[in-house]
Amino acid sequence: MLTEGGPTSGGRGIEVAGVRRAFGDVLAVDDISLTARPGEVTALIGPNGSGKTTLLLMLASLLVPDRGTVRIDGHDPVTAPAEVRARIGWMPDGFGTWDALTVREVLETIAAAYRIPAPQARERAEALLHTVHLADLADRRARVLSRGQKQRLGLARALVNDPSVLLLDEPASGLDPRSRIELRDILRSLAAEGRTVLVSSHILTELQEVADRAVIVARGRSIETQQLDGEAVTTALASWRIDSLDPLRLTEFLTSRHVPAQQVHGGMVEVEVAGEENAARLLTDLIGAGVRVTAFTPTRGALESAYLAATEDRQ
Ligand SMILES: Nc1ncnc2c1ncn2[C@@H]1O[C@H](COP(=O)(O)OP(=O)(O)OP(=O)(O)O)[C@@H](O)[C@H]1O
Repeated sequence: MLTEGGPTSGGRGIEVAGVRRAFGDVLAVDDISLTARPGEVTALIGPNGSGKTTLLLMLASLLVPDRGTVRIDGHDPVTAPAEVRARIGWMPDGFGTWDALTVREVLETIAAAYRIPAPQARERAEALLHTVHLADLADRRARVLSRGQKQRLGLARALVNDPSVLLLDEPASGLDPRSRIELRDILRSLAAEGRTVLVSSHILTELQEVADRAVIVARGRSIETQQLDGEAVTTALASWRIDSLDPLRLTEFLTSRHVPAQQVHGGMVEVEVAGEENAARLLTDLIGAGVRVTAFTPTRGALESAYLAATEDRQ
């Protein structure tokens, strides 16, 4: 917890309805609607150029929509930008830092910009350094930080004003697996404190494990919302790879069961099965029929299948 009271309580999160924004004849955001709730991590997923950054800029009150409505904890970024900025933490995609300052000084400088008195600013910086695991590097110059460490400093900067709503544009880009896991844990605990966390990426696997809900966007339109836990995912169609020492028997068995299978190579096939329950049953039956299975692994999760289907004709 960053401050005694935590993030602004009673937040309503992010509500976006029918938002559109063009730059000349480029329609960056055509029609996006979404809801991101307090206490949850919501992923904004879409291919390059699908309008994610443009949308986040509108949420952060840095760009005015041509059409539609945005509410941040009930406030309109167009008519009440000060209220919105007081509530949001904004981590842009690729940000500069003051290279000559130390990590601690960067945070204290941001705190001063929010007019937080010096003693509290020091305390806030100290707490944030622990939150993002940079306490050991507090007195290093920002310029010597690695990419992952800079990303974490960027996250700490976004948290200085103790925001109830976090807008993070591609925070995991360029991070190694360990740093991604650390980032995931930090985002989860920020949501657990009651904050609304909206995080964008064009790489599905970066967000699949951290997000409670995913909004898929393509060509400036929100086209699908997926709940990432519960029944929706456990019953959705997903791909599984089966390796076997008996490729012929495997294919015959799948054909007899009318399971559509695609030969990958050698004894390896890929099948599409709806839900984990059915996948487990298929594996049991295969073994029961004497097919020597050496591996049965998911290759594409439900979210990835939904993403591919949703963006197929649109890019
Ligand atoms: N200021 C601008 N002027 C003109 N076109 C712009 C401007 N900003 C964005 N665009 C265009 O709008 C579209 C959406 O861009 P945006 O940066 O929002 O996408 P994105 O989903 O964030 O992409 P990425 O994943 O690559 O960061 C792109 O075609 C982009 O070239």
